[in-house]
Amino acid sequence: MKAPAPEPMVRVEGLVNRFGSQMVHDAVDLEVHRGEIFGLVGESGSGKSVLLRSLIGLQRPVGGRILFQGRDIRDLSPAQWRMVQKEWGVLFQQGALFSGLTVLENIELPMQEHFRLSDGLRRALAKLRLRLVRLPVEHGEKFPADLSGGMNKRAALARALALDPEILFLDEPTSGLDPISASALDELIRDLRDTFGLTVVLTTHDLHTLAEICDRLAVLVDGKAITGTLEEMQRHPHPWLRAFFRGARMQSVLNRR
Ligand SMILES: Nc1ncnc2c1ncn2[C@@H]1O[C@H](COP(=O)(O)OP(=O)(O)OP(=O)(O)O)[C@@H](O)[C@H]1O
Repeated sequence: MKAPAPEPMVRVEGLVNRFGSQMVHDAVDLEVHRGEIFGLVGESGSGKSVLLRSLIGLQRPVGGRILFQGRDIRDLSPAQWRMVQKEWGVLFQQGALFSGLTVLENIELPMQEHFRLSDGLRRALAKLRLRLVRLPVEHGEKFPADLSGGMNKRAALARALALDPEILFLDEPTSGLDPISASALDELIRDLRDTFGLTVVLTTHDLHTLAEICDRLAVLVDGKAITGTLEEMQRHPHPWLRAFFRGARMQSVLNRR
């Protein structure tokens, strides 16, 4: 007898998001499996960020359901909601870190909100997070404005890891980075997944990120999600997918793999 399929980490069923007369998601269905790096792709305005915001409860959908480890996030009590949030690490595109706090203070903030820890232990755990993202510990005393773009992303990732999450939601993690920093960040994300078995959901326009580290993709087109591996996307007949995955830019990335 075949073993039952494991519960997906995230399941989205018939998700609808609309702003006024603008339909952004018109019944989006997808599943994110435990331990995979799942990329959300689509043209600008296709609703990648709105989907990510819906997944973490910041955007209340007009219709459909979002199940996190089998539980509908709408049914969670406030206490359960706090528990679930501890399992999430989130990195937003803009305004990742508080500018008035040092990097270490930024990383400690979620710990302060969720755990009762001594100052010394909290600081030690924050420094550990810095090491995980390969940032020199002395950078922890700096303010975000005194770090490069790439270092800021790493620091924000360290904060996303503050609560030892099971799943990371990353909104355009490599945007604004030079190619070398972007590749290094891709590698870091993959290493974190490999080392800790994290599940990662990310939005990206970065062809390298989706070709190099994503296990599966969801392409948002016509208000729906088409999901599959990169190879499946390349064979898909939808005109947008054909243009994107068989276009010259994508081909040059794939040829260099
Ligand atoms: N709070 C809001 N109120 C009204 N419209 C919104 C709101 N949030 C998003 N939208 C609209 O929803 C659409 C999808 O936006 P979203 O930011 O998800 O796109 P995206 O795919 O992430 O784009 P990009 O790749 O440019 O970041 C856009 O047309 C945007 O203007």
